[in-house]
Amino acid sequence: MEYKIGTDARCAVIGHGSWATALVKLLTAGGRRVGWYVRNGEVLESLRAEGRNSRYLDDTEFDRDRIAPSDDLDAVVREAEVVILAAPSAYLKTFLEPLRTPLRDKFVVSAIKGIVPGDYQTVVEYIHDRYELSYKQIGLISGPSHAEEVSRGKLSYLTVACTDPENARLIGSRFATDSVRISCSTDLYGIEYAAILKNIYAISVGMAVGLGYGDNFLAVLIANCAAEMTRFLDGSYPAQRNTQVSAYLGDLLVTCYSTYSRNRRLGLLIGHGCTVRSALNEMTMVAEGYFAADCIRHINFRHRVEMPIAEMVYDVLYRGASARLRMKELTTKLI
Ligand SMILES: NC(=O)C1=CN([C@@H]2O[C@H](COP(=O)(O)OP(=O)(O)OC[C@H]3O[C@@H](n4cnc5c(N)ncnc54)[C@H](OP(=O)(O)O)[C@@H]3O)[C@@H](O)[C@H]2O)C=CC1
Ligand SMILES: O=C(CO)COP(=O)(O)O
Repeated sequence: MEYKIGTDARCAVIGHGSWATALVKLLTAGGRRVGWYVRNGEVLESLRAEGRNSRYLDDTEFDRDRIAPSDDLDAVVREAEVVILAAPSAYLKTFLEPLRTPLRDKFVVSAIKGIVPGDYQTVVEYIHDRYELSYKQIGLISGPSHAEEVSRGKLSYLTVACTDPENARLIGSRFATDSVRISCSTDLYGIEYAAILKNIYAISVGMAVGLGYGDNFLAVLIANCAAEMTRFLDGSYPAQRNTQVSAYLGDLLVTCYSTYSRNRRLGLLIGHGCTVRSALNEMTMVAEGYFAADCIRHINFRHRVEMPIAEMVYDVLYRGASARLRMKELTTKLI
């Protein structure tokens, strides 16, 4: 089925964490009213009363006339044509569980950089199967984009991917602001997996920093992460794609180097000697790479791509392997 998004399509965002908050901020900049599913009562109250999210990016102010926060998921979805998913992948099913309104006639955009645990499917694959949507009705927004910077107007470049370039352009125009530039792509598969993999690699980089490796080694590690990412994409779904551009390499670099990165921070805590459990408990925000490390290993059983860095991260996170020993072993495999 062809799907053309209407020029006046109303957008709604599902989720109330940092990324959902930053995305709503962008969407309201164009002057349109944005639907917003907020399942947390405290956050809902603060948005309604003060026009800010009390738990995430609380310095971001909203014009209350431009947001329609609600804890009624059906009402939010019913009134929207474009539904933007921005909850962590591990809790996506929890967020969508109350939904009774069919998504059949909607366009769904995933802003999520993770895999649905248990199902071992990307969000695009999960939405396609579970809600019976054509891939032509599903898009992605990705790219190097820490919510903290996007919400504060720091120059950022995002990529919107849809099978139909016209839909990508229309969605992109809703997110574009003076500080956010948009590129369009049709590589749903490659961009979604690149965003998932970079989280695992940022954990490896955080571990290396925590273990005391220096900048010279980090550059080698990240160069090998980039090569491993490309090898996985080409080995699992060959296509004409340039993985040197920002939706692939750029997102990897920002997550590996930025102090805002939650995935890098998780790795850093482990590198400093925390157990995986205590590192996860220390995190106030979600590190998608933790779930992705397990999911990618499972998915890669089918593809058999050589992924020594993702395997090292898996062994440390899930098999109780020593980060120090596994990183040392990895150093013999990098070029
Ligand atoms: N943050 C960023 O810079 C970017 C994030 N993304 C992606 O966006 C997605 C959302 O991430 P982000 O907004 O950063 O997440 P946050 O860590 O900011 O927010 C976490 C969200 O998950 C909910 N949550 C946490 N634990 C549970 C649980 N046990 N059960 C149910 N819900 C829970 C929280 O609800 P509550 O507050 O009620 O606990 C909150 O809504 C991820 O896929 C991420 O990779 C993409 C680009 C940039
Ligand atoms: O996707 C992101 C930046 O593009 C956010 O990365 P972290 O989840 O590691 O903070």
